[in-house]
Amino acid sequence: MPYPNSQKYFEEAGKFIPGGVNSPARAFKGVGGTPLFMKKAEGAFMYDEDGNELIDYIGSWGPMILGHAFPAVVEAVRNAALGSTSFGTPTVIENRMAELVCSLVPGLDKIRMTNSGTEATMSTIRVARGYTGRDKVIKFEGCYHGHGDAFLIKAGSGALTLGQPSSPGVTAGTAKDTLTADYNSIDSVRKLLEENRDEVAAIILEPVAGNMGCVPPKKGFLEGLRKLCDEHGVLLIFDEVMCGFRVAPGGATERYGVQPDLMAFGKVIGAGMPVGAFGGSDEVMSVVSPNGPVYQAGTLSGNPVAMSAGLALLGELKKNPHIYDDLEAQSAKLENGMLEVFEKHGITVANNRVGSMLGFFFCEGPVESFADVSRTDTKFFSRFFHSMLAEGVYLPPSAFEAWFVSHKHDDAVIQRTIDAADKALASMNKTGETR
Ligand SMILES: Cc1ncc(COP(=O)(O)O)c(C=O)c1O
Ligand SMILES: N[C@H](C=O)CCC(=O)O
Repeated sequence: MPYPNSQKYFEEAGKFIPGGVNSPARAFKGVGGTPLFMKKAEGAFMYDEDGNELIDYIGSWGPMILGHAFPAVVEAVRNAALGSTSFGTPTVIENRMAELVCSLVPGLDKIRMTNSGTEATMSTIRVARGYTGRDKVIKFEGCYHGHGDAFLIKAGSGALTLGQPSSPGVTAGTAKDTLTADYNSIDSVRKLLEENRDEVAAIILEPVAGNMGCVPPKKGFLEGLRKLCDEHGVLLIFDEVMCGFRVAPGGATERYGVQPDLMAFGKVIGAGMPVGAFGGSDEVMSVVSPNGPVYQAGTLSGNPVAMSAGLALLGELKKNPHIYDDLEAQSAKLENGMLEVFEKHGITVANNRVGSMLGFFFCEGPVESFADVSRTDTKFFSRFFHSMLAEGVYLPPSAFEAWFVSHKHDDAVIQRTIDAADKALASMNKTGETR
């Protein structure tokens, strides 16, 4: 699949944009080669600047749960923009959005809008510190919570892909307040809480990890965290930026029935517009300014165009809960079809899936922690990624990112993907690339 235009645009981008991209996860550093420049997308397909059609498994890294250019979202954005792209005053659309989100997510009494997932997670930590009067935070190795200083310690996603999970530029003071535990290990959390008694404000995690590939919580893990938090007076924060509104209408909080104290949202909530949000119970959120002393703000927060897009998308999800059954069924078809193809070609693979989030690891399973994830054959993934791209399938350009299925991935799209994998692996076999 030739893409000379993308190559030309990438070269041009490098002159003015660091690394030619506005977010490192797009740069193909983990798989080599040149990123594709997209021109438009519709449903399950993206079209690049060379006119190539690609089946999309990143869905803008999560938001496109109903597929690209979903008509109700496009219409809402158009109408909102006609009324002005921003006011800097309260608007009724913000009320409707807050009301809708609170009706979808269990235990969510109050919500504050932000402009990104990073802002949302950063704010949850500040609120937790303000509420408890403590400084330390526990996060999990391989989980990614955006690029806030406190989170760039043993982080996942692009930081992990680039081999820089702990970023320079984070002060020693900040780093000392971030403690890291092992995902799915209650013992590792208990040990940290005992060693740092009365000092820990919050435990933050992706309740379904998606930034080290897809790693679900083991049975009892979330419940165990809830219990430890209660015993130690620590707030439990679910970073639902990726799994919120995706693994269930009420996210992981609904799917697993464990109640966090604070939640962060992003991606689906904004339907592809730059939106995040955080919230929790009335009591915990009472410390947020202007009611409380914990300052948090945003000139463009609750932006009318972004809120309209989110409202249209979430409204659709609320109206049609069967969407989640469809996503489950289509994702299972993809998972099973891919496993059959890997088996046919003699590839060792482990897989995880929660609803329409999934991941394959080229190693023996099970894959339940960052240590397990680290065993995946990244070199094999890179070759597989490029072979799939040549067959017209756009996978996340990293072995450490989840794949996303949208409601527009119908039987034909799924079968085309499975056939593409069969062809890709057959051609890799011929050239000895599967070994
Ligand atoms: C779980 C999780 N938290 C936080 C973030 C940060 O969101 P954003 O990139 O919108 O700042 C991301 C994605 O990047 C994410 O996947
Ligand atoms: N894994 C990240 C989001 O979940 C990738 C998106 C980005 O950082 O650009």
